[in-house]
Amino acid sequence: MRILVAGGAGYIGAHMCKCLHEAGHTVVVLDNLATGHRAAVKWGTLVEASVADTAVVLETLRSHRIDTVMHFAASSLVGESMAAPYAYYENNVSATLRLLQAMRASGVQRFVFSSTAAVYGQPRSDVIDENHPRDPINPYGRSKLAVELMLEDAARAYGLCVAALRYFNAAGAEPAAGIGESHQPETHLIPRLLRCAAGEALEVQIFGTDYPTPDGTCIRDYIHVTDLVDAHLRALEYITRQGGFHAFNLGNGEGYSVRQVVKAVEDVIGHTLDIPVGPRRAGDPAILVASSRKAREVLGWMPQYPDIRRIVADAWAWHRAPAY
Ligand SMILES: NC(=O)c1ccc[n+]([C@@H]2O[C@H](COP(=O)([O-])OP(=O)(O)OC[C@H]3O[C@@H](n4cnc5c(N)ncnc54)[C@H](O)[C@@H]3O)[C@@H](O)[C@H]2O)c1
Ligand SMILES: O=c1ccn([C@@H]2O[C@H](COP(=O)(O)OP(=O)(O)O[C@H]3O[C@H](CO)[C@@H](O)[C@H](O)[C@H]3O)[C@@H](O)[C@H]2O)c(=O)[nH]1
Repeated sequence: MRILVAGGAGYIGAHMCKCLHEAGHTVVVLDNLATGHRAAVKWGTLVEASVADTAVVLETLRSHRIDTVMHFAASSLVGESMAAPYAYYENNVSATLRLLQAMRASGVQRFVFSSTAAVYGQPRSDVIDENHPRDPINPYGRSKLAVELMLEDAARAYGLCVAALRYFNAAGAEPAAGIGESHQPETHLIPRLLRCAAGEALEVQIFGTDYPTPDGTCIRDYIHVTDLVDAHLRALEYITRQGGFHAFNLGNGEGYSVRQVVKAVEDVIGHTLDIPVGPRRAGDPAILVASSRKAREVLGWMPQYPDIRRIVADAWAWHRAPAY
């Protein structure tokens, strides 16, 4: 296929480009480099523009004869979305609508969308499956839900083939390929701990130890970025065969507490870290763990790197010598 990867200069998008290239697809990256990196674009041409720039998108779809769009481009910081909701609706909803309209005008009928566990809001069950009510609690999650709803309508009205992939916590890297996670600012737990271990002056705290969990810290489901992008490839094949709108949760189905993650990091780097305890971070649910049974059964997906130490070790190899 000839695939436009919107947001392909970002963390997950760059890993997707490598995976698509290895599977024999042609990759074109569309990215405005708002949070992405030119050096991360290694498996296809870069078109430097926003997905909201309809003229450039139309021309790119036409000149590269694109037949599929994978859409990673978004603003994705929960805290920032609370302070600046319009910016989130603008970049995540309005810009995505423009991209979808350009696709429709060009006859591009396949769309793989980066959704998020944040669409579920406060979990009402220990393990979250795709039928869990979608009730996001911040503008970031709401903006992703708005796009999901738009995509459901587009599948019905225009026959768009859609996979909405709801990621839990993406982590890890493919340092041997020269790609990894590099955000400024970095808010995610694992890269923050590792950048601190690599000597960066970062104040890392454990956000809250009074949650209703065995050790009092929040539990999350960390999924290796390599496994995450593999699921995208399978989802693309699936929607190509089936048509329609399909949502899949992507996680390992196993939760690790913040303290367990700190311990895994200490094991990997070979020494202890002195991480102070701080207050809770607003908006953090105590536990977020995926049921990815649907992805396993329907897509035949089986994560290859579920071990938290392996996820951390690959991220550590990147952070010791980041290429960008
Ligand atoms: N990292 C996670 O744990 C996680 C979890 C759930 C969902 N997601 C979603 O996955 C996607 C990728 O996340 P990431 O961690 O790789 O983020 P990232 O910030 O590293 O990558 C996003 C990329 O999109 C680009 N971009 C942003 N707005 C754009 C626009 N209007 N036009 C063109 N390019 C634009 C950025 O420059 C960047 O390269 C996002 O949609 C995010 O919401 C991520
Ligand atoms: O310095 C830090 C950073 C994080 N945490 C905690 O570590 C856990 C994981 O946090 P983080 O890595 O920031 O990820 P999440 O906030 O869980 O969010 C990620 O995972 C969600 C789905 O689970 C996605 O919706 C989001 O887009 C994605 O950023 C949370 O309990 C945080 O409170 C700390 O204790 N200290």
